[in-house]
Amino acid sequence: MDLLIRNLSMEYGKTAIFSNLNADLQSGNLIGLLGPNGAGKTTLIRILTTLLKPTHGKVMVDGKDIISKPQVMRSILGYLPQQVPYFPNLTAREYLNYIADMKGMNIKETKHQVETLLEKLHLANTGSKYVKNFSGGMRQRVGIAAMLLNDPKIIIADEPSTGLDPEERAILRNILSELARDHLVLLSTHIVSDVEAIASQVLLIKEGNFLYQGTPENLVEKSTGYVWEYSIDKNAKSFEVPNQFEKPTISLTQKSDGVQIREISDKPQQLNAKQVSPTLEEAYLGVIKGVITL
Ligand SMILES: Nc1ncnc2c1ncn2[C@@H]1O[C@H](COP(=O)(O)OP(=O)(O)OP(=O)(O)O)[C@@H](O)[C@H]1O
Repeated sequence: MDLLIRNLSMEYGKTAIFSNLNADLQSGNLIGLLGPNGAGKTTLIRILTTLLKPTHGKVMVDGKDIISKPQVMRSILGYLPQQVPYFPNLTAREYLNYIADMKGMNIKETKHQVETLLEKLHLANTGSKYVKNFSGGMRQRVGIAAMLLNDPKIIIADEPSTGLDPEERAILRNILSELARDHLVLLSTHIVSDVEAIASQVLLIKEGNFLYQGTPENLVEKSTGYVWEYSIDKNAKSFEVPNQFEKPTISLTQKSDGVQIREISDKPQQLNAKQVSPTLEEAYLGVIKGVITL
């Protein structure tokens, strides 16, 4: 299954959010859609999930245009929002039955899938409890179960790990990673470590432009030569740590003998700076801040 974005443009009134976006996404991949606040991720996701019509362009799923035929996407889409909507007076099982009904599933298939998914997501013992009393992570697992009803082929998750504790985030990452073996999974986020852990592809978006499309490894490779590390001894005469706000491309680590600094730059800023391998987060930040040109 492939999803092709072709010359996609979106304007709100006279404001262009993006113009002429192009991308090729394939099944068997987890694609991390990374970008800062306001980059256009939600707008793109709303178009891909057929909630919003673009001003121009096409989105093709296996050759069929989902803009003119949204049903093509809706019948194979599993969507996981940042916060799973639920009804306070429904239990997890009732909520899933309701979603299955909305997806047009028959009673027999609904019963089978709801029970299987409750089991798979470790909710079997809590299926009869009200979702309103669940923790954020449990609620998100109900959302994953709802997303998986009717066996979707394309999964789109919009910043799903916001507010989850590390354990629940890891569970969510593992589920999405497993699904990516035979689904097309698009994960929109600004948490680079989530992408680093599970994505096979990265789509980097800034101000409505895709700045990079490819593997995370290739992005890191292309950023080699741009990251420098040096230390400032706390006893040094001119003990001056760079200002984080003037230089957002630095990271500081406090050590017992001073401060260790990693800086993204096309040249060393200190005589004693040595070149180090970039992390994905540094590669992302360098590209977003325009220090690294790909
Ligand atoms: N309905 C709207 N009308 C006008 N402008 C909008 C509308 N929705 C979004 N925008 C603008 O479009 C741009 C992209 O917003 P969008 O929500 O898609 O970004 P985002 O990458 O999802 O950001 P965030 O991570 O903060 O959610 C922003 O400048 C935003 O202000």
